[in-house]
Amino acid sequence: MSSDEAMLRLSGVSKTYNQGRENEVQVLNGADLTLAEGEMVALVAPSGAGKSTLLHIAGLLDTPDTGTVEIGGVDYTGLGDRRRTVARRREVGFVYQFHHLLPEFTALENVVLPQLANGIQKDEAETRAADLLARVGVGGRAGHRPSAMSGGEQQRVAFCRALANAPRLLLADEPTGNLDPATSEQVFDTLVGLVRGTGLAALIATHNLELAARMDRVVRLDQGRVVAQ
Ligand SMILES: Nc1ncnc2c1ncn2[C@@H]1O[C@H](COP(=O)(O)OP(=O)(O)OP(=O)(O)O)[C@@H](O)[C@H]1O
Repeated sequence: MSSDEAMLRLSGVSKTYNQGRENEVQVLNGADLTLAEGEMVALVAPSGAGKSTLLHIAGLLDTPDTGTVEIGGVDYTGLGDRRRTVARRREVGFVYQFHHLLPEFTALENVVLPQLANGIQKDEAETRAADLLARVGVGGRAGHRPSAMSGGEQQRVAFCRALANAPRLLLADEPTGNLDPATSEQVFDTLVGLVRGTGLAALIATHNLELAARMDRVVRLDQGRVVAQ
């Protein structure tokens, strides 16, 4: 891929939810968004404006009614579920407001498992997991289960899991929304530190305008379109 090629390109993306004829909600209406290699973009919007819908479509978890979704120069529009699942596993890392770590596995295992699912050998997966955990300051917690870790530590492990397969694109939905303000800031900085320098593009939905301002660019959703803030 050439360096000027987009990591994520959404073109003319529209999405309407139908819950009966009287109950149509048009959430996205011709949304365009391009993220370059290494670019970190904040997505801000009022509740219900469609942030999660946009992230799910960008991450190949959902399909648009019209428009196209390209990741790393590949157009995934119209591909079947299997191809999209494989692509999602390789190309996209997700972080949510709640960590969603597997409770019966240790921090290390939580970062190893997605790599095994992607065909990486166990030794290599463990080395990479340990390295990622050390980089976000939880190397000493690698053998702990999520329940034995603080909220901030759990979220750091979730970041490592999202990056475990070295994706091209990181999508985060309120990644620090569940943490107190001071922890939120530290954990957000950890995420930025982890992403910077990797070439990974990141789209981070947040209600926190101070944290959003630390990104390269801030966009918002306005009547189903993406506009510059
Ligand atoms: N599966 C669905 N079926 C019907 N309507 C839906 C569905 N998912 C979302 N919606 C509606 O679409 C709109 C956008 O939802 P979405 O979750 O994308 O918003 P959001 O900006 O992420 O909100 P929040 O910040 O509160 O999470 C809302 O009005 C929501 O009720």
